[in-house]
Amino acid sequence: MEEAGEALQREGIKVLLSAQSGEHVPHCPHGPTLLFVKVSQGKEQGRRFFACSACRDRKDCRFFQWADEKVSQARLQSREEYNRSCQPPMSHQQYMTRFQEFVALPLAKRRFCRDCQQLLLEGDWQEHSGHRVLGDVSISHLKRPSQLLHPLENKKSNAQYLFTDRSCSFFLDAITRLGYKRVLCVGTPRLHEWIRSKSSLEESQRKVKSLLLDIDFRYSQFYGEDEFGHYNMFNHHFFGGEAAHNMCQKFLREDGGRGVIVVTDPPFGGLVEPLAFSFKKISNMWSPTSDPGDSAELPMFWIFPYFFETRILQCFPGFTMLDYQVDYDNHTMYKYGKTGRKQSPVRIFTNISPERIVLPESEGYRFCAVCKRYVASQNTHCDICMSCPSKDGRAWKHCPLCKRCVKPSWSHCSSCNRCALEDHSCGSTVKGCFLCGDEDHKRSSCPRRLVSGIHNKGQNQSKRKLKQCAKKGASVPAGWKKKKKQKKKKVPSGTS
Ligand SMILES: C[S@@+](CC[C@H](N)C(=O)[O-])C[C@H]1O[C@@H](n2cnc3c(N)ncnc32)[C@H](O)[C@@H]1O
Ligand SMILES: [Zn+2]
Ligand SMILES: [Zn+2]
Ligand SMILES: [Zn+2]
Ligand SMILES: [Zn+2]
Ligand SMILES: [Zn+2]
Ligand SMILES: [Zn+2]
Repeated sequence: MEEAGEALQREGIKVLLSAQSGEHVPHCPHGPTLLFVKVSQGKEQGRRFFACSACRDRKDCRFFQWADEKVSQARLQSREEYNRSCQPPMSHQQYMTRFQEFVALPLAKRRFCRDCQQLLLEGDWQEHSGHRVLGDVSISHLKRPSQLLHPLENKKSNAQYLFTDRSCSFFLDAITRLGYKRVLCVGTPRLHEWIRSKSSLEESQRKVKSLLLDIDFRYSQFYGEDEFGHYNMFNHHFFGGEAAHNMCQKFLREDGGRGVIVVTDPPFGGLVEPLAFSFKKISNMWSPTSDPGDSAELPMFWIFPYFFETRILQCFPGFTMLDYQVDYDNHTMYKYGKTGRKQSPVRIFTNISPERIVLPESEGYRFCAVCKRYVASQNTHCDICMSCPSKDGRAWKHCPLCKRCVKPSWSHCSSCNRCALEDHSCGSTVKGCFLCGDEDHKRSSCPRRLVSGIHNKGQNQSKRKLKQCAKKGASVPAGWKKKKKQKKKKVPSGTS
């Protein structure tokens, strides 16, 4: 576990995961911060510093502290107060009590404030008059909160992209075929609700249980403490403290640890190393039985773009990338087939033997008997490379000079002595992405392009606005005002 984050980065900002020791790590509103250092040509440059694990834009979390800085008691105290003030306005238990009351209301009285993203009880109506309020919130609405809640969406890398029904259905199918009975959904709220609603229709032996961990606390309004945990996957922090941690551990260890799988779909702009570090901690929480033949690793599906393959495999050498293209409802680029602008670059990384994961033939996937895995229809087996080489789903071609298969758009350049895009700048030593060094994409399509330093703008900004709104009660956060016309919509009668 020590290796994660180390020696992976030669330029930019490196996160020092193993150098951190519990006691001295300062906290921001998002839990323990991470230790960073600037690196150039593989060497540390300057002082180490602590910064937020979850927000990569300093506007979203302003925390900053030099590692060797002395912090006064007064500052520590005000920091603690500030951190407390940033937590959700109600406890998970309070949200649950409200939920019970809400469900008991007749349909006509069940309202949801779209501006504050909050289920309203009769006593709240006044406060939300003038807000965009949705009436007649049905039980089926409550079963699919990801459709009721506004996705915390922005064009930067930390957006909440929700699976299409096609992807959800594929995941649940694969999970049941593999014989799993429990799914720990880390940052997959739509899959969580899909599993719960499909499973409620099944007989008890075929039921699959799900527990959601996500930083989006709005979900505490809909799920009990045994169904949702407010969690930060970049520092393995449970906002609900030990009780929440124990609840998750119990879930993982049920039935002697058998039959459980983790499915995670982190924000794409996130750093791979801290994520891997957290997933290893989740794996440590799980205690496998000592049955011979049991795999000693917690089974996992990590959903991430294919160009992170090298980095993920550096952290988890036993993982394989599957050809399945995961797609999203609210992402025009990452859509399946012809409905999106291009094929989705998002794949599944897993420690389950790929041979066992059947990809749908109806979508053109086929089994390669040599590679012993399902591959995309155009991913033809290369007898020289002895693999089905395509990463992006297109047919790759073998270059005898490079002795490997390359993208169809590349051709061999004799001056560079390698395959490259037709219009590459000849003689340039920068092979792939100028920002992250990966050879699979250019700077223009680098998921980190919009990330400034270690921070990025993201959902936390929207969250803060939400929290501010919840605290102020009636005020509408600026970010939620964008649909001005709709805002003027009539509030259901009865809201005084
Ligand atoms: C790319 S979306 C994945 C959603 C998934 N495709 C679904 O439909 O269920 C990323 C998810 O991770 C959550 N998330 C973002 N940052 C997080 C963090 N630091 N810790 C835990 N969850 C986080 C978001 O709230 C969001 O639900
Ligand atoms: Zn923070
Ligand atoms: Zn409101
Ligand atoms: Zn093959
Ligand atoms: Zn080849
Ligand atoms: Zn070549
Ligand atoms: Zn060239």
